[in-house]
Amino acid sequence: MPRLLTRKWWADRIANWIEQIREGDVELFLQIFREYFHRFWKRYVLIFMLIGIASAATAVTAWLVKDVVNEVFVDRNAEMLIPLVLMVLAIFTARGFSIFLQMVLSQRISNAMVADIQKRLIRHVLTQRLDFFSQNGSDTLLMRFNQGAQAFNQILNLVLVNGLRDFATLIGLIIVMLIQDPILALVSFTVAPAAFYGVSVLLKKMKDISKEELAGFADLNRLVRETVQGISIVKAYNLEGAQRNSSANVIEGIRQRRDRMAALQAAPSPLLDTVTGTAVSLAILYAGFRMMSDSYDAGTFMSFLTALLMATDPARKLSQMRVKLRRSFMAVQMVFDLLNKDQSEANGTKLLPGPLMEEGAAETPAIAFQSVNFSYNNKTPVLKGLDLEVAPGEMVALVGPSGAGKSTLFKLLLKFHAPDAGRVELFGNDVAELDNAALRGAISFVGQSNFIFAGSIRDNLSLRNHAVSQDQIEAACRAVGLHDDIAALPKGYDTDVGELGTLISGGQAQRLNMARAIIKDAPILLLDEVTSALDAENEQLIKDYIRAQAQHKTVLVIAHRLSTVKEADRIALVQDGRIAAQGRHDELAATNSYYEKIVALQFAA
Ligand SMILES: Nc1ncnc2c1ncn2[C@@H]1O[C@H](COP(=O)(O)OP(=O)(O)OP(=O)(O)O)[C@@H](O)[C@H]1O
Repeated sequence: MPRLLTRKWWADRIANWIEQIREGDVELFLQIFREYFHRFWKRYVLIFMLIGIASAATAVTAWLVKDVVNEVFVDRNAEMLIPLVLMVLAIFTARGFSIFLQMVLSQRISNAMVADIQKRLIRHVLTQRLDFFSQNGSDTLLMRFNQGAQAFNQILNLVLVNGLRDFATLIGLIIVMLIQDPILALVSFTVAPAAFYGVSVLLKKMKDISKEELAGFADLNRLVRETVQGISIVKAYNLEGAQRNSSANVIEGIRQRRDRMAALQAAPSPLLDTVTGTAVSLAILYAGFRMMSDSYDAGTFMSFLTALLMATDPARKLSQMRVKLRRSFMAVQMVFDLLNKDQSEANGTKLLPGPLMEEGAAETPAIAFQSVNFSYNNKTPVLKGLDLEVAPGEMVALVGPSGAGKSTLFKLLLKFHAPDAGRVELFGNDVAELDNAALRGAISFVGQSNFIFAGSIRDNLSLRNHAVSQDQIEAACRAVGLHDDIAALPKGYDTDVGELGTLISGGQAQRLNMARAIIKDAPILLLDEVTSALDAENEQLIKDYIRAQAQHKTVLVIAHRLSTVKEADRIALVQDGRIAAQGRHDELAATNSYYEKIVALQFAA
């Protein structure tokens, strides 16, 4: 017996289809539907009504063929000619306008939804802990923002608008066929399962290619980013060829996958045509036999045939929709995976009291690390029972070998990470209990990255806070020796600093970041290597500023250059995850061999 006729074969197929549905596409669709349908339901109702009009118009056209053939061509009834022509015209116009309105309305809904999902993604990303960003690079995030968000557009439009329209049209035409000749209709429909099965096979093949295709987009994002951000290294090391080759490989990979995808997406077309051809042939065969044996109405048959031929278009689109949807669902799944992966920052509720640097509060350290243990991703320990206290108004410098954990101390203070054991305190409060905005509001931080936002110099300094005055901005820039340079520019503070600050020098970027912290004017100043790229003159300016601020701020400075930290109230030597020694410059130089060595190296001349 052929496989197709065994019960087991069919049972397996049905189980397979149910499995496909269970795999999540339907659940995913329902999730999107639940989250978004209620927001746009009024517009959707309007769209559904328009779909009804368009589908009815198509069915009525097929229906009218019977009257056109019988009244005009067989009976030569002249009176019916004009009314029939006018009806056809009216039906087509109504169909055209309703499809136009549907497209405009549905596209607007889609655009609103894409914008919403992109806003949700940004909101989500902003609340995540820093380790989330180590696991999700900007390239994969970008891919989710672009391809992922656009896929939402596809799904609701494909299913709710195009899918529903094609489905309603198909149903209308099937009704016409059933009314005109039910037996002929049933004979033609026997081919439907073959089409359904064929499309299901295609869907399976598409799954892996879709995944690879999306990963390819992330690789492409990475290549463009590396080429732009690393262009000077690429050129200095003659890496253009290597960059070109690796780009070509990625692009070629995407092209090949898209070719395979195109073939799979187009495959329902020949499949459906063959199946429809079989249905039409069966219909002609059956009608032909009947026509020869008894008198069979030509108008009925023409109307049936028109409906059958018209049905091929929505049937083809519905099959292609299933295939296109598979791809969109993959992308949407990635967006939901990201939104569901919640590594949001812990937040406390405690706020810091009023003026933090009031006299009399000096007994409580401004900053305290108590037996702090810390490791990134639970791997190698970075801090091993570190203790450090900094009094209000004190300036402490952190010195030590590269990778010793100095910057990590700042990250724990800012609550970018939480200690594995021990406590980090700010003015006597465990930072874990503090409200993140309150904690970070009390700290001016200058990191090593010297990040510059796209926009003008003013935007970069004020961080678009309109409360910051021009005087404050200019005073900060004078303090870091930038004001004269900026004032000499044709557009002054309105000069665009260029994407990622490529238009300004390393030292200028460093001073711009320092000026940003000066404008913030917070009671705690955390400075990580803020003079590394500066000439002696500008280094002196920054040192003067720090010295002046140290009287009414608590300052922690990390610097490899001892000239920057020499005058600190205290120098703490970070070594092997602990404070190995601390004291004033002269004391340490006399008592600690490591410090003595770096003093000798740096002040040798
Ligand atoms: N995000 C991270 N994920 C994993 N490991 C990290 C991360 N950041 C830093 N580390 C590791 O933690 C250790 C301490 O790094 P940290 O940046 O605190 O050192 P540092 O003393 O400031 O060094 P440098 O003087 O070179 O700036 C290093 O071994 C570093 O490789």
